[in-house]
Amino acid sequence: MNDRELGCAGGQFMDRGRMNQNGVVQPLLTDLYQITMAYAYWKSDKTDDTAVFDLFFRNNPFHGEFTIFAGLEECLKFLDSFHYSQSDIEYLKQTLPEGIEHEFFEYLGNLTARDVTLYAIDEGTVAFPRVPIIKIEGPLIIVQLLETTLLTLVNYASLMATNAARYRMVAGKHVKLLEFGLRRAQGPDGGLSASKYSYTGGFDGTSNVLAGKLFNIPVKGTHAHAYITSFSSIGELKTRLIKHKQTGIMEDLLEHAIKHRGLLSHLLDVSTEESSEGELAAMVSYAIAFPDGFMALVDTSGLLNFSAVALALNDLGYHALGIRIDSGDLAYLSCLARETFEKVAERFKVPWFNKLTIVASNDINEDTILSLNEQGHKIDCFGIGTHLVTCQRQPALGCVYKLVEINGQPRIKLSQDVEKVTMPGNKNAYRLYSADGHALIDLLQKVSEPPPAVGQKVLCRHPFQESKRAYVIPSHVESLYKVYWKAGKICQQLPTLEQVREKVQISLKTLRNDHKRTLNPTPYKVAVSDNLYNFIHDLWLQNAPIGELS
Ligand SMILES: Nc1ncnc2c1ncn2[C@@H]1O[C@H](COP(=O)(O)OP(=O)(O)OP(=O)(O)O)[C@@H](O)[C@H]1O
Ligand SMILES: O=P(O)(O)OC[C@H]1O[C@H](OP(=O)(O)OP(=O)(O)O)[C@H](O)[C@@H]1O
Ligand SMILES: O=C(O)c1cccnc1
Ligand SMILES: [Mg+2]
Repeated sequence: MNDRELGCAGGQFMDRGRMNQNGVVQPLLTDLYQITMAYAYWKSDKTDDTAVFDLFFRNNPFHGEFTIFAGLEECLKFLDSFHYSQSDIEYLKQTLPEGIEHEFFEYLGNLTARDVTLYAIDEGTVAFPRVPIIKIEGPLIIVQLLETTLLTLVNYASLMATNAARYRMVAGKHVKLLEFGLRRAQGPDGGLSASKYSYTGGFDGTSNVLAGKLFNIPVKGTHAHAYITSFSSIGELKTRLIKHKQTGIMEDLLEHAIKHRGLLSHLLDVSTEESSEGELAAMVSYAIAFPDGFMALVDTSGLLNFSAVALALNDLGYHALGIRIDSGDLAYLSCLARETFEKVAERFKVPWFNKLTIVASNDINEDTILSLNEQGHKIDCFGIGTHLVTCQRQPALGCVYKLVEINGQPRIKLSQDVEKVTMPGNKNAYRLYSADGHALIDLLQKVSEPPPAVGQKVLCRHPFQESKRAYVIPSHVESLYKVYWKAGKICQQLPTLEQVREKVQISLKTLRNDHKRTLNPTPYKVAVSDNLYNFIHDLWLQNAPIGELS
């Protein structure tokens, strides 16, 4: 059994260093039609044909005007390991229609991605509709066979990173964001990808322990309601003792908590009868388990018990961390909690109480955060699951993979819908910047054209609307493509996940705020050179059939 097969059998992700990949990512993770087309190409003697494909999306997700490109490293690992195993070939022999010639399976068995060249925008960069994020060239059959797998590796990764980046933008940079979505994700693989790419997009950590281990992402968490409801009275506490942090003397934490509870009940104007004994017992026991990391889930009535236990810990030399609120009005309750902590800080001379962390969770989405910001809140950290990982607002990014050139000849796909007409030919992409460092426009050109130059006027044309054009004098020109894979090798030093995460924020800073706002953002301009414009439209005319009226 080879490594890849082991990867699949032994759990979906293998943990064997940098080049390891999710074991399900393999050549058969594709649509059947790629392999049947490969056979038909092979039968029609197209094994020596070379092709160029563009991988791009037509619309930004979430009613936004930008997309974060993610998933590149996984695409490169896929190319690196691309090879049909003996068992893959056996399976295909049984599965493809009868009559497939034996030599085709031999041909498949020897295929690798050695003759493929992959160009891409850097992972973590902002990307825009119709500008290919990946351009791939090589033998037609093999580049065709890569389509579905590359799309599945890029689509969700980019959607997720974009979603996370949007949450980061609305939350602001000082609020912590934790991904809590594994239980709601699209299966185990979706859950791992969600944790990874939400970190890329700007989250601070995840509750997903395996993602922490595999991707070196900070893992964080509180506790569930079950922990509170598992206790119904203080009589159930089997231990109440905890070592004083400094003196090492064992003391009764419950006794300290009950004493403070009495005093707090006056200060906070909450009667001790209103707060549950089971909850107090649960908090005491959790504090004994984690005296230096005490973070408790509080419902509406839980602030009294939490404060009592936190003060009890303080008597014994420990500082609690904070609370999580998971129901009710999160704006109101967070303000009430902060007010309570401030009162306690003052009355008990514990200034650090002012700084206790307030985590909020419960069906949070971009709009909830915007609304909470508008109302005013005291939340330091959001725990976000369902809406984030399922990308509920838009569950798919529509990246496509289109043939643009074959044997040096351009190809155009026509459609009644102008948006769907492809940009033919082998192209380069440039980002032109203004003097203040903002990205102005992305420009596609034929590869044969010289790149735009700083300080020189470039005519930028709308790809389909003749009258829409503008001169741009760039202060900086960025060539967007790098060769990432050539001659069987990854040709760039790959950034760490941390570096990709930083790249996202750096790249977003180059975008003007009006492109990033949540409501009616201004579309970012994507243009073609005059030369490419004429080329597209000549080819369009050549390929469009002429109708007849009678
Ligand atoms: N101040 C607020 N402004 C806007 N939305 C809020 C505010 N507070 C809470 N929400 C959101 O309102 C929704 C409340 O949901 P729901 O009524 O199901 O929860 P709940 O009854 O408070 O709690 P539980 O999940 O325990 O039933 C959640 O999506 C939450 O994120
Ligand atoms: O709401 P999400 O954004 O998905 O965040 C994760 C949620 O998962 C947990 O509870 P769960 O939803 O399992 O149960 P509950 O709603 O009954 O608390 C947790 O308390 C959060 O509320
Ligand atoms: O750690 C938490 O608080 C957590 C983890 C997953 C889902 N909800 C909450
Ligand atoms: Mg819930």
